[in-house]
Amino acid sequence: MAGDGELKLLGMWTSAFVLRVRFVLNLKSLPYEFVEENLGDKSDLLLASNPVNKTVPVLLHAGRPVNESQVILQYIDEAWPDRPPAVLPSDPYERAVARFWAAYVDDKVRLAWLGILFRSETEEERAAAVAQADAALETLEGALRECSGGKPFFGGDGVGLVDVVLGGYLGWFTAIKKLIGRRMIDPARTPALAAWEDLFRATDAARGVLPDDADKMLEFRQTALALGASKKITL
Ligand SMILES: N[C@@H](CCC(=O)N[C@@H](CS)C(=O)NCC(=O)O)C(=O)O
Repeated sequence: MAGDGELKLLGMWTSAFVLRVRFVLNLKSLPYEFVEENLGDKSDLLLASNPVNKTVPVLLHAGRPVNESQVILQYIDEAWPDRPPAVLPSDPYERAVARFWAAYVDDKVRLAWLGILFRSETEEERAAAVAQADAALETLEGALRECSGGKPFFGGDGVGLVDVVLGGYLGWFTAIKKLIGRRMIDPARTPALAAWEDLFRATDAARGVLPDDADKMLEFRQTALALGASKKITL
């Protein structure tokens, strides 16, 4: 059944976790229906499909749910082996390295992003979260140089796992620049990553789905803060 059947993605336009799945579906030219969820009033389909975490994204493949964004990315690669490009490298060691850095992004960059936008109550707390982001991005600058072998993407010549995982945050980086007046990926601090960002934004995978309206993102942030305060979502 791998590779057959219709695809439906339960998601949300701002979500870094959802966007990475959209990038990969776009990369592989896999048609899918996108269903925008309202996290303040989750659909019965979302609650039934992801009863454990109740989060987006959920990918429904011929009606069967796959949960957790990084699991979904790897599922898509495995279910459509004949649909290039592969998101994970074919070499097991390189695959392990890519998974390590993808997990690093979801640990360190995610925590800093949450800190800057959703969890800091004072200027000092926000400054600490910005410093956390700087440290993580400087580490990723080194990872990019190492993984890419001098090529433009973490995946080498083309977009791979770490590219789509980090790329999902770029919309929020635009919003953060508007909020605090400072670039997250700054050519002065991380030149390789800054060149990567420009190239990634211009890929067919990202164009059209990566949000770029900072004001709309910041409006959404207010809604999310209210949902977090009323414990409807976890922030
Ligand atoms: N580890 C999950 C994280 C997904 C996640 O946190 N999704 C958020 C939207 S960005 C969500 O659905 N939140 C709803 C909630 O917390 O109830 C993944 O990678 O899929």
